[in-house]
Amino acid sequence: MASKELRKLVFVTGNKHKLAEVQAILGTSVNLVDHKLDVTEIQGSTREVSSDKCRRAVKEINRPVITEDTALCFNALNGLPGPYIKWFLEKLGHDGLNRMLAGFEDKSAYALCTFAYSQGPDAEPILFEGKTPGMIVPPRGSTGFGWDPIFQPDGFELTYAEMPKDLKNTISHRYKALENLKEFLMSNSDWG
Ligand SMILES: O=c1nc[nH]c2c1ncn2[C@H]1C[C@H](O)[C@@H](COP(=O)(O)OP(=O)(O)OP(=O)(O)O)O1
Ligand SMILES: [Mg+2]
Repeated sequence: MASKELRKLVFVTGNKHKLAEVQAILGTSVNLVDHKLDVTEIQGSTREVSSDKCRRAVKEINRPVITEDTALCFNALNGLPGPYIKWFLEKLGHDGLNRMLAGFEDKSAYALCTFAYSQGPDAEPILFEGKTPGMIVPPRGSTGFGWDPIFQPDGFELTYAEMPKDLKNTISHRYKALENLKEFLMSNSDWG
């Protein structure tokens, strides 16, 4: 019997940095096939946005897929920008995101990653979350990936952007969510 770890799983994303991290974190434990597609994203809670994204993706692909949605949540703003961070980052940049918190003492935030797995167009997506708490800081480090330069995880003096990739990939929101997804894949024989 083929080992279930080796079955193909399609990761639908339009973000190459995300894909690279997911591949690095999963290694050979899952046979990941990437599919570049920018899926329409609705408004709602992180769970609603993630489920809907996965439903749209699985309708396109017609086989088991995973999608991932990342939120950056400012505690002073009761969780906003959350799933809308992409548009805030695009319009305001790193400095603007810092300035959003200028009127607040509390600079704490958390990165929240939600993977969604769906077995097929008629199946309800299953969600796997991972959360890393930290602080919003003036940008430091390389500017390769999104808001990495302005997020300093708790317990570290380095922003995500200043960390070696293999450190980020053992403490990140994405790593934690993938631990949960992996556990599910390994313990469920009927996926894929
Ligand atoms: O670890 C991360 N470190 C820094 N920035 C990050 C990270 N992970 C996502 N990001 C950015 C990308 C996008 O600006 C927003 C999430 O939006 P999100 O919709 O999940 O990503 P996306 O549209 O780029 O790719 P996808 O096609 O998978 O939806 O935060
Ligand atoms: Mg997106």
